[in-house]
Amino acid sequence: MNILNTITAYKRKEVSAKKEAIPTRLLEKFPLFAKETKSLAEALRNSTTGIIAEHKRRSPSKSVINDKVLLPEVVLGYENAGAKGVSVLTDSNFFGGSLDDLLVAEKTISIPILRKEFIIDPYQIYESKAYGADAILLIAACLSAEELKQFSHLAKSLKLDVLLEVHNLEELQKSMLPNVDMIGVNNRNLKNFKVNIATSKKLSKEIPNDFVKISESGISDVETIKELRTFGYEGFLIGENFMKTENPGETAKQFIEKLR
Ligand SMILES: O=C(O)c1ccccc1NCC(=O)[C@H](O)[C@H](O)COP(=O)(O)O
Repeated sequence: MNILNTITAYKRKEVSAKKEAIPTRLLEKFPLFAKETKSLAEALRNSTTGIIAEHKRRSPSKSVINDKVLLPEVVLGYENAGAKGVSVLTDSNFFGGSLDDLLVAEKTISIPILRKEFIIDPYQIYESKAYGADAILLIAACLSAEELKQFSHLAKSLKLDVLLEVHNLEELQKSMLPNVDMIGVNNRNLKNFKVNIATSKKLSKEIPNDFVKISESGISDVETIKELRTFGYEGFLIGENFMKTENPGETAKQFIEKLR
């Protein structure tokens, strides 16, 4: 049993309680539900740096990363640094995030925002739209092929971009769907939390060019990004390397400057 099983079991209970508290028909009335979204995939395709910078207070692999810095400072710092998108972890139990974080990020910055969540129910897709996300994450390891198809279709119908995350070839094979914009290869092994960039390199040739290729997790130097670009990657999701510092925005700025 890996951590995803634990997280998704928790999510099932969480989502069922949320549906009782705020049904989907009420989410559809939230002001941000009508917001015009921005495409993260397009922003990455037209970028020379491709950085998606993540707000991440803690994680199952590292426990506390940074619970001192304030979210508005972090996300504004990321935007000013030249990040092409910001990822906001909204899970509270395992990552210390919240939907309020998403709302605050939406009010603070104007670059596309990815809601980083463990989506196991269409309700969470409506919720993402209602709280101001521009893009959602779907994790192939958490969903059946039919769910991936239905969930990505729903997201696109709500004008949300879809980043579909895979860890191996088997997951990739069920992920090449028409409503998916970006395929993210996660370098973190969720059984032992070890990160290995070779996972991105190995899977790159199997991902058709219609998808924006994103490498996720464990990226801590610009040389890795330069190398991953030669494998066709246009997006790079970085959390801990920025968040573990006192000033994540400034760290991201120095990092991105070296990529230009
Ligand atoms: O980060 C974890 O420990 C983790 C554990 C279990 C499931 C997901 C996890 N992380 C989510 C992510 O996808 C990362 O936060 C993201 O790729 C950034 O990774 P990093 O740059 O290594 O912080």
